[in-house]
Amino acid sequence: MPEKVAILGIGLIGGSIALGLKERTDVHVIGFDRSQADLRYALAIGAVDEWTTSLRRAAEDADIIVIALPVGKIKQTIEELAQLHLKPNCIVTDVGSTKSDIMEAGHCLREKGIVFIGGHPMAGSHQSGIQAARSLLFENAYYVLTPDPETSLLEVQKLSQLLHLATKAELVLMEPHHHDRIVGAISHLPHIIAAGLVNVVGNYNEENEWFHRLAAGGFRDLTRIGASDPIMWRDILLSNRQELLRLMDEWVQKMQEVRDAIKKGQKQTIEDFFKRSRKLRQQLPDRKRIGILKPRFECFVDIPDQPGAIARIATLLAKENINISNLEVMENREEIPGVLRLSFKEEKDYLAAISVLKRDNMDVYSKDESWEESRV
Ligand SMILES: NC(=O)c1ccc[n+]([C@@H]2O[C@H](COP(=O)([O-])OP(=O)(O)OC[C@H]3O[C@@H](n4cnc5c(N)ncnc54)[C@H](O)[C@@H]3O)[C@@H](O)[C@H]2O)c1
Ligand SMILES: O=C(O)C(=O)C[C@]1(C(=O)O)C=C[C@@H](O)C=C1
Repeated sequence: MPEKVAILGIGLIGGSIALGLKERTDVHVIGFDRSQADLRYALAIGAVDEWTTSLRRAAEDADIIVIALPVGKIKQTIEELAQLHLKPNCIVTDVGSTKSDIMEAGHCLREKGIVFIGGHPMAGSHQSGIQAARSLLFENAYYVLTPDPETSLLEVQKLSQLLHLATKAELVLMEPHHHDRIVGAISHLPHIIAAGLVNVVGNYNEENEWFHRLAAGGFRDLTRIGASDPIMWRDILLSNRQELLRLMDEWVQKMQEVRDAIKKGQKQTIEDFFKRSRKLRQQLPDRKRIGILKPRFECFVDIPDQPGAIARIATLLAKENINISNLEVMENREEIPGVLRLSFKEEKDYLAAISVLKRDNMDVYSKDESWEESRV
C-alpha cells in the first residue's frame, strides 16, 4: 500500500477520488490545485490531509500521483513532472477522458524511468468542482486503465488495487485507441449532440420564449449533459479529433437518411429507425448492476421536493432495521426532482422496505425503465 498520494486537480473527479481514499484507506493525501479556496474546502471536508499550490511540493515525495486536471493541462503537467525528481518507484496516472493523446505525452515520463499508466473512470457528472465531489461517485462503474505494453503487471496491480479501494469501481484494461473509439461514440459524440440541440433551441427561444417554457422531459433528459464544463469539453474534443470527425460524418449521414425518409413520407423507414433504437436502448446494461459490488435489489420512491424528505425515508427504514446499501437522488429526471433510488444487498431488506414505504403511503416503483408497468 502506498503511503502518500498526490491528487493534482482537486475538482469533481480528483476530489471524489481523494474522498474515497480518505474514507477507505490509510494513505496520506496531498491536494494540488490553482484554486486555494477549493483546496481549503477539500481540507475542510476531509478529502485531503494537506494542500499546496506548488506542483513540486505535491509530487516529489508521492508514491502515486493522480492527475485530475482538464485534458490539455494533463499533457502539460506530465511534461512538468518529467522535469522534477520524482520518487524512483512512483506511479503516475491520470483520469482524462481521452487516452491515446495522453499516453503519447506519457512517453517523456517513461523515458525517465517513471511508470505512467493512463486511466479513465467511466462515471461523472455535468457538474464540476470539489463541491460536487462524492466518495461513491464511481461505485460499480468501470474504471479503464491503459497501461503501456512495457509496464509490469505488478505495477498495474498496485495501482488498480488502490483505485478499486478508493472508488469501488471495476478496473478494466484497454488499449488507448480502442478506448478513444468507444468513448468517442458513447460519451464525446453525445455531448456534442446535446450541446448542439441546446444551442439550436436557444436560438429559437430568443425569438419566442415559449421554446424554453414548454421544454419538457424529452428535451431535458437528452440535454442534461449540455450543461457540462466548456473547458473540459473543448480539450476532450480536440484531443479525440480524428475519431470524432469520423463519428460526426456518420452521424450527419444518419440524420440525412432520417431527413430523406421524412421528406418522402417513408413510414416504414421511420418506424424501423425508432424500432431498432428502442430495442437497442432496452438492451443497455444498468450501470448500477455491472460492478464488483452489485446492488442486487433496487426500488424507486417518489419524494416531495421538501427539506427533510430523504431523511424521513432513511429514518423510517432504519427504525425497522432495514439495511440500505446505497441511496441516490436520481439526477437524470429533472422534471421529477424527487425520485430516490434505494439499493439493498438482501432481498428481505428490499421487500421489507417496500412494505414499510407503502404503509406510509409512498409511491414505490420496482424498476428504472417502464415506470408505469413496474409499480409494485
Ligand atoms: N466530469 C466528468 O464527468 C468526468 C468523468 C471522467 C473523467 N473526467 C476527466 O477528469 C478531468 C477533471 O475533470 P473534472 O470534471 O474533475 O473537472 P473540474 O473542473 O471539476 O476539476 C478540475 C480541477 O482542476 C483545477 N485546474 C484547472 N486548471 C488548472 C491549472 N492550470 N492548474 C492547477 N489546477 C487547475 C481546477 O481548479 C479544478 O479544481 C478531466 O480531464 C476530465 O476529462 C471527467
Ligand atoms: O454523467 C455525466 O454527466 C457524464 O457526462 C459522465 C461522462 C459520460 O459521458 O458518461 C462524461 C465524461 C467522462 O469522461 C465520463 C463520463
